[in-house]
Amino acid sequence: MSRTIIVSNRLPTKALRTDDGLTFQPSEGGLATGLGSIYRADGNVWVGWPGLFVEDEAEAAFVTEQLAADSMAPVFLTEAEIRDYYEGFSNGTLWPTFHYFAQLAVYDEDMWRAYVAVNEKFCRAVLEQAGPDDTIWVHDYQLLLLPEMLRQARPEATIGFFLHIPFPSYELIRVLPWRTELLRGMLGADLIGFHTFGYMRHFLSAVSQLLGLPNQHGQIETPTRSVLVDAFPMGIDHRRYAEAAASEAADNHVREYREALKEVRVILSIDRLDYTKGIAQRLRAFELLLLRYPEWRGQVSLLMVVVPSRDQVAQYADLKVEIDELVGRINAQYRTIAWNPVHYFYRSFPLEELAGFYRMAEVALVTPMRDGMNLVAKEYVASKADQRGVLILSERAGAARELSDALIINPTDTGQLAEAMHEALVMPEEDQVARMTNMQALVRQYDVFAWTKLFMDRLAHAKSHQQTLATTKLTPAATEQLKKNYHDAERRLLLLDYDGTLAPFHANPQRAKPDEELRLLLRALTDEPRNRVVIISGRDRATLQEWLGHLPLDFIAEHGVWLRSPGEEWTLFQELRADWKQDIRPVLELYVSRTAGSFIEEKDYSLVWHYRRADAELGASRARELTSHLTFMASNTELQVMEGNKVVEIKTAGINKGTAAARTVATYHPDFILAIGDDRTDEDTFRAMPPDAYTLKVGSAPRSLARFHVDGVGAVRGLLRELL
Ligand SMILES: O=P(O)(O)OC[C@H]1O[C@H](O[C@H]2O[C@H](CO)[C@@H](O)[C@H](O)[C@H]2O)[C@H](O)[C@@H](O)[C@@H]1O
Ligand SMILES: O=c1ccn([C@@H]2O[C@H](COP(=O)(O)OP(=O)(O)O)[C@@H](O)[C@H]2O)c(=O)[nH]1
Repeated sequence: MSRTIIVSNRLPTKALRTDDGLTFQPSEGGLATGLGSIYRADGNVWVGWPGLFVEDEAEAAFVTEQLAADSMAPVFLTEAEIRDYYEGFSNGTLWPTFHYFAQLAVYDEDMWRAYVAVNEKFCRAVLEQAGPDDTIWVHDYQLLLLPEMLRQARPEATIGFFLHIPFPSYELIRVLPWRTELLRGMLGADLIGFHTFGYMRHFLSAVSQLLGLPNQHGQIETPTRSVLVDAFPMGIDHRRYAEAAASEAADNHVREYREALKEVRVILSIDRLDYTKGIAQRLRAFELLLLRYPEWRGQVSLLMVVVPSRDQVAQYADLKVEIDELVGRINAQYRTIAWNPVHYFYRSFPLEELAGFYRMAEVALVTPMRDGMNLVAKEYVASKADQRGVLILSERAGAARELSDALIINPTDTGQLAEAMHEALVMPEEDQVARMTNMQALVRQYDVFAWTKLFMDRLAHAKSHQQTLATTKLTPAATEQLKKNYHDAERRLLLLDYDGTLAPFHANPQRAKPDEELRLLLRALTDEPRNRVVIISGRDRATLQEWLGHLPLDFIAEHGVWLRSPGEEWTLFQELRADWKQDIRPVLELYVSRTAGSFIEEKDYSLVWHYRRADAELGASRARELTSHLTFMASNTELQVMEGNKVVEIKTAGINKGTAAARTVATYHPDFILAIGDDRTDEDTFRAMPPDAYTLKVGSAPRSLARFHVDGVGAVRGLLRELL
């Protein structure tokens, strides 16, 4: 049976050392509380850190045994690993960078090494648990390298990755010295999920600009596989929170709190201690509310839960001091014997007590500076059985994309925040009910189970998409068979693309000249009388002539427009017109002037706009624009627009590498065909070949009509050499 192996830094249960020995408690934090409801189904296992430094083997064995009974497998981390990997690289480098607090980020090579080593440790732990049919679901920024590590160990595995925090703009990612390693690590997954479309867009942009891999509708084609990227806003276990809020235990808590607070109205704030949560700004806004609206003094209290978190990281310790001081200042200024402005708790609470807080609070204040999602906002909504209550929500929490019926605020605007609190306190009940009803319907429907199902369905889709047009690697056995067929044949046809197949790409196409090795190789192939070697390229005939014209090669140039046999003149595939170029060229010139680094190549019967040297994102976007512009112009004409590798080409329709290659096959009658290419335009050649032809796509494992793939230019040359 196939199971899901969930992997995250922190397990949903933490082990604690107390005077009575080891005890186990639920972990705080959205990842653990959110996924806690789903992992036990179907024999699934959760691999992660149990939050404790074990002292010896016996203790480790005890913790392992206890957690195994609840489907968890612990990864034990040493104090040094927690310092460098967790507090260091994860929470001192990645967390601030990804939350737009780049000024707090540290860049430390030792911490990076620890991060790599701990990701490797997790990799070993997962491989111990995962069978070949299991699905592996990796979570969050602490484990960005893990998908690729798992991929190396298990090339066929089904791997999903979900990021729980924001993915920031490329401008922040590019600052990280380890940016490409991190992106490559994530791309080991088959499906990469984010909470919002905005985060997903930033990721795709970083992958395009830093790795040069564009995407189509979130599908990235890496040299080895295709990877799907999508947005999945995480939900909560709605029923669990609704039931907890309606429970007798919560009832009792509410009664107890009410007795203490009397008639005072409650604004609630619950977070882990974190500078991303906007806790200090929130306190200042509450202070401003009391200053601007004295009528609320004695009437309203802020009930503020701050859950201890990462307090070994300097900025977290500093924030704790700042919050303590602010609370002290506000309370000292405004408190009376009967009334406390801020009820401040620096500890965590069990679910029933939290449920009591959610139920009792008339206003919830969720005002992070940045937050991947923020589940507290959704838990508050789920807890309001009578639909009374107002949610004030930061525009920069992922949850704001969905909970648009909240009072949406900018958390740095203290004045706006104070006004929102006032507005919430005076909001008519029918308005509250209308807003809360809408939000509840959403939180109920898109709960954590729906979220998981959606992610898993998309993962299955990503996997099946990879299977379509999948090519097999040219194995040694297949190579032997190819060589045998070649040697047995009397009339061999070799159709060889040039750029990316025989010669590596160059930023300046005119520099991709054949080297000595290639010239000798082609010479040797053409020396064999049973061979007919055709260079089949999109390049103009003059360049091919200049570079390779001295060899007894056949040429198919300009994607099938021009043909030449050894020692003969160039001939046109068919009569063509080129007078259209005068209308199209000004359009391409416009795109050149709008896109720095792009340029036009003019061939006899086609025009090409190149953007290899332009900014990757701008180039891709302009290419889409130009394609639709030219397609419009080409409608009702004999012209055709083609997108290739960083090029857009316009030329006469119906002529391509495939039509030209098919004619060569039809006139030459080969009994062995080898066609090799790397580009989209080579797919036309592959399509035109008979089924027994050897068609080879260049690339590590790309999707193609070709039967096989080979890794790169080196592998192509190696194979051709073996034929000699
Ligand atoms: O494990 P800790 O270092 O104690 O931190 C707790 C968790 O904090 C982060 O939670 C995020 O996930 C939530 C659910 O998707 C989301 O609502 C919230 O916006 C995020 O900040 C962190 O991403 C987790 O890895 C931590 O376990
Ligand atoms: O005393 C507490 C306070 C909060 N939480 C939980 O911690 C999670 C916080 O998740 P959120 O997504 O809001 O932010 P994160 O802490 O993950 O950044 C929520 O599920 C809360 O119910 C908890 O378990 N105990």
